[in-house]
Amino acid sequence: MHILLLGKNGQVGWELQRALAPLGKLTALDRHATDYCGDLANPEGLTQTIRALKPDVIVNAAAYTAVDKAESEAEQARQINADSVTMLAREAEALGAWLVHYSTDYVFNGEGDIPWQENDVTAPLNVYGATKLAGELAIQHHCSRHLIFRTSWVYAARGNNFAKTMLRLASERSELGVINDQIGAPTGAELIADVTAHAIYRAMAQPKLTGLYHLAAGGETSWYDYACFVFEQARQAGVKLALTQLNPILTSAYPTPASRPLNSRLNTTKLQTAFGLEFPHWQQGVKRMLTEIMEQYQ
Ligand SMILES: NC(=O)C1=CN([C@@H]2O[C@H](COP(=O)(O)OP(=O)(O)OC[C@H]3O[C@@H](n4cnc5c(N)ncnc54)[C@H](OP(=O)(O)O)[C@@H]3O)[C@@H](O)[C@H]2O)C=CC1
Ligand SMILES: Cc1cn([C@H]2C[C@H](O)[C@@H](COP(=O)(O)OP(=O)(O)O[C@H]3O[C@@H](C)C(=O)[C@@H](O)[C@H]3O)O2)c(=O)[nH]c1=O
Ligand SMILES: [Mg+2]
Repeated sequence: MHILLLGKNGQVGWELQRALAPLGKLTALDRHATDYCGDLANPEGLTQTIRALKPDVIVNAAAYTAVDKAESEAEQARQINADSVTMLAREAEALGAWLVHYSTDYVFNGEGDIPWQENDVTAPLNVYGATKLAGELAIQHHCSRHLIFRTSWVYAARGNNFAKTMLRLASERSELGVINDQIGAPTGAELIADVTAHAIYRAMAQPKLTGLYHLAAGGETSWYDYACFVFEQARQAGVKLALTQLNPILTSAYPTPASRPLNSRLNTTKLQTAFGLEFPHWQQGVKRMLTEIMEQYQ
């Protein structure tokens, strides 16, 4: 099996390089790749890459993920998260290949407190969410063999994420306010990559597994409680923080260019049942990641 991985240096892409390697031949590209074009802002170049390599599976971990910046760069976000994804879907279909892709809790409007199911009505509150939804719909429309994983609050030892932002801010400031009324599950790139590899293996043998799935760690938390957990772990590891006061705040007290959903809970029953998996509690993976990066903060 030949797998083409796009976005190899992102949080999820980096872990996929490890997790996909045992499945077969892996060609992993980022936007700066030179042998083949791996730039989602260059659809012609990328089309040539796919036609030359003829992969059995395309895994797209590349995306425009700067949520606030997307509000003022809607064109760029749409090109990478929707237009180029449409092209990938068409090219995959023409080859009879699988397309594996990632989407987000931000496709939902965040109303209520019930975990979202795959077929619940989508209504994104921001440009990033709208472009990610457009990408999902294009894949479902154009490519018969696909796995789309909607995930949430991704973190990894490598890359940028909320936990690392918190550690940096807590080393600089004595007081911080963190939102306590947005609820979701921090999900590790390691878990996402391992589940992806397992799902590809299973789906290749059982094409009816094609579809959209929610992939998130177990349990739920607010950004505030997540930050508390990160600081507790850091202090236990002997990290000295400048932070002395952490304040829980409402979303309304933290204005940002992009609106964000209050309810980001994802119901993952479909994925766990279809593929025979059980997802660990979010704290388990966050602890592992913190253990890995903590020496940088000591
Ligand atoms: N991060 C999160 O909290 C969540 C992410 N997701 C989804 O999961 C997937 C993986 O996200 P994650 O790994 O966290 O994101 P990252 O931002 O860590 O990685 C995205 C990667 O895409 C690359 N990229 C951006 N533009 C292009 C381009 N034009 N051509 C090629 N590559 C490009 C980036 O490269 P560069 O560094 O050079 O910009 C980066 O390596 C995405 O689909 C995202 O929407 C879903 C829910 C939550
Ligand atoms: C830095 C900071 C953030 N916050 C809030 C803002 C926001 O609501 C929340 C998380 O901040 P972030 O900048 O990590 O948020 P954001 O980049 O929007 O995170 C999202 O990224 C995209 C790609 C996704 O798909 C989502 O699942 C989600 O992970 O914390 C505070 O309350 N206080 C702070 O000091
Ligand atoms: Mg972010």
